Amino acid sequence: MKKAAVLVAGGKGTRMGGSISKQYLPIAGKPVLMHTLEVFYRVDPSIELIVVLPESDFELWEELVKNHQFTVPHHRVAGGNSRFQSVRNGLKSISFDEGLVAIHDAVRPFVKEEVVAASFEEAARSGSAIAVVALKDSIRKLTDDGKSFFQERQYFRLVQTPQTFQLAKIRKAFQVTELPQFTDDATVYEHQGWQVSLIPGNPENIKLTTPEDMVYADFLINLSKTPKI
Ligand SMILES: Nc1ccn([C@@H]2O[C@H](COP(=O)(O)OP(=O)(O)OP(=O)(O)O)[C@@H](O)[C@H]2O)c(=O)n1
Ligand SMILES: C[C@](O)(CO)[C@H](O)COP(=O)(O)O
Repeated sequence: MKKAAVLVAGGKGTRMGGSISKQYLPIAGKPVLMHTLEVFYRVDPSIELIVVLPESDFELWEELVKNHQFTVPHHRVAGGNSRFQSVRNGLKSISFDEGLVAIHDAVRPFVKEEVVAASFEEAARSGSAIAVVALKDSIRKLTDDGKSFFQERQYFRLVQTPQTFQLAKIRKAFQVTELPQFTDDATVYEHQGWQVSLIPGNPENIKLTTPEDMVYADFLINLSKTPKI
C-alpha cells in the first residue's frame, strides 16, 4: 500500500520565543525538522514526505537544506493560518489517492521508528492510528466556581502524533469548516462519526513547545549517542 507523511511545520513557535521558529532550531547542530524527516525516511524510504512550511520560510528552508547538505527527498507545501489549514494543504498535495497518510508535528523529532511503523500497520488494519501515552501524575478537573475534583487517570491518555489514516477518509474529513475542537487530526476524523484506534506512543516524543523543552531535547540526543554498556 502507498504511504505518505505530512509533517506540519507551518507554525510560528510563539511559546518558544526567539528569532528563529522552533522547527529550524538546532539539536546537535541540525534543525529539528531534519531530525523528524530522517525518522520517517529510516522507517521506509518510499514514504512520500510532505513538509508544510510558512510560505515566507521557503527561502530559509532551502538555505538550510543547502548548508546542511540534506538529502532526504521531500516536497514543500505552503501552510495556512492554523494547524488544521496546514494539514489540509498537506493532504491535498499528496500525489496518490489510495493509501495511508501519517500526519505528524514536525516539532516532535523524538518519535520512535517503531511507533511510526506501528501507526501505518494499525491504520492499514482499522483505518486510523493515534499515538497516545498514559498519564504519570494524578489529575483533577476544575470547575467554573473554583472547585476541583479527583479524576480516574486510567481513563485518560495524552495525545501525540503521528496520527495515521486511510488517505481517502481523512481527506474527506478535512472537507469541513474548521471548528475550535479540532486541536488535532483525530477530532476531525471523529467529527464524521468514525471511531479512532489508539496505539502506544513513546513518552519522549514531546512536542517542542517552550524553551525548557530544548534543554530536554539536547539531553535526549546526547543520551542516544551514549554507547550502551
Ligand atoms: N498554522 C500552523 C500552526 C501550527 N502548525 C504546526 O503544528 C504543530 C503543532 O503546533 P504548535 O506546537 O502549537 O506550533 P506553533 O503554532 O508553531 O507554536 P505556538 O502555538 O507556540 O505559536 C507544529 O509542528 C506547527 O509548526 C502548522 O503547521 N501550521
Ligand atoms: C496535535 C497535537 O500535537 C496532539 O497533542 C496537539 O493537539 C497540538 O496542539 P497545539 O495547540 O497546536 O500545540
